[in-house]
Amino acid sequence: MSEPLVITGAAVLGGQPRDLFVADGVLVDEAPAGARVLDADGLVALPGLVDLHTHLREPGREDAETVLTGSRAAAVGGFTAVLAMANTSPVTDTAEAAERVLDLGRAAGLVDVQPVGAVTHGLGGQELAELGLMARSRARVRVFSDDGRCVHDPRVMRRALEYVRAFGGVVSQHSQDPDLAGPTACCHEGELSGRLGLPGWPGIAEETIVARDVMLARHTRSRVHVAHVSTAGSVEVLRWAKAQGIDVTAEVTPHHLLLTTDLLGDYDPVYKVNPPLRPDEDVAALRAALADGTIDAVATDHAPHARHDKQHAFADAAFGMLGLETALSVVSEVMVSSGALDWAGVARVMSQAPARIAGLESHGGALEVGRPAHLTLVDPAAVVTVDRDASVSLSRNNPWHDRTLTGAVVHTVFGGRPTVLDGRLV
Ligand SMILES: NC(=O)N[C@@H](CC(=O)O)C(=O)O
Ligand SMILES: [Zn+2]
Ligand SMILES: [Zn+2]
Repeated sequence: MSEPLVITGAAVLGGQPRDLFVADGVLVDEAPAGARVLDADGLVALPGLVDLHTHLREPGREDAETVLTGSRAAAVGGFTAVLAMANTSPVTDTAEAAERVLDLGRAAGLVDVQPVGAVTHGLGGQELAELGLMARSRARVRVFSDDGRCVHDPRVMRRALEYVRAFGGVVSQHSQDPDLAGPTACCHEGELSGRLGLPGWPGIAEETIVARDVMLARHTRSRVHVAHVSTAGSVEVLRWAKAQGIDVTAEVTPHHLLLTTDLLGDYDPVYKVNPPLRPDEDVAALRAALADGTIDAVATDHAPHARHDKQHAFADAAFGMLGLETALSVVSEVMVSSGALDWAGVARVMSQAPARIAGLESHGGALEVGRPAHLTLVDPAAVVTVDRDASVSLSRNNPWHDRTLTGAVVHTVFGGRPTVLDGRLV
């Protein structure tokens, strides 16, 4: 078991500074004997961050990331749990595959690695994967996603929603109609895609799937989660659906909260991501929706890629960017510095809501006595300049390189054990 811990003077969820006590991996109400003291004067204590959307690349692409290296990046980013997407090779579409990812996460021992199960066999979009067996496995899979691909066939989506309802599962959808955004689509469709000569990926290709899926969720009385929302139109649909009482949740990535289409002018493939970066109007709508709860959570969509998959002409490069290590700083910069969210709000969108959506009962919460001691200590005043070469990820496709951001993770405590102290892995 972990060594007892006293964390002094932390502003808990941004409130009054107080001391936190940890013994046997849980929060307790008085200082345990022989405790190690962690000075948290000036720091904000948050419940450990939970990422609903991480790509770890193991099995299959261990040159880009492994469960261990991705867990390191997660811990440095203040995360204590991550949901590992199913688009590995082989795909996580069986109970055995899910248990393997779970076990690799336990062996790494830095965060809870919760496998996401594929919705369809091999992400093929046709035949449902072993949803029930994955749910009943040791991995207790609750989140199902074909992420990287959209569950496009409405009958398959309907059946998946009906199926997961029985065990309180959720389908996390990569909303991209492949007919509206063709196979080469890689740039927000607009004036710029025309000027750059890049195939357009129109917002409507996302919005029509979001609209369809909220209606399927209503019809099946099941639960849908919209991954990486990127347009103002999707926000409108979500706002309407929530007002109807439809069981829908949504996430936005840090990059869609700050980066825009304008960055594509130099054809730098580090900015190639799915869904694509969007214009200012969409970014503004996403920020407002996160602040007012229409979008429930921030999720990184951490998508590491080996150099040889990224260093191509824009049209040929892989989609995706790193996100775990920088997520909290980006949210602090975009949402806290502007006053759109306070630290309790950050706890909500980066820990409590994602834990609830994923059914991770030991995460989230509000740092109450008796709860597992998963926590993140943040310096709200730290000014950091991101250096891609300082990353603990195996990959370097970091769109934040050389950017200066305010607010940074200082310490991470996972199950009572510090995994990161002063920004460094223990
Ligand atoms: N976001 C991305 O651009 N890429 C993701 C897949 C996905 O999230 O759709 C990946 O697996 O690389
Ligand atoms: Zn996706
Ligand atoms: Zn993804």
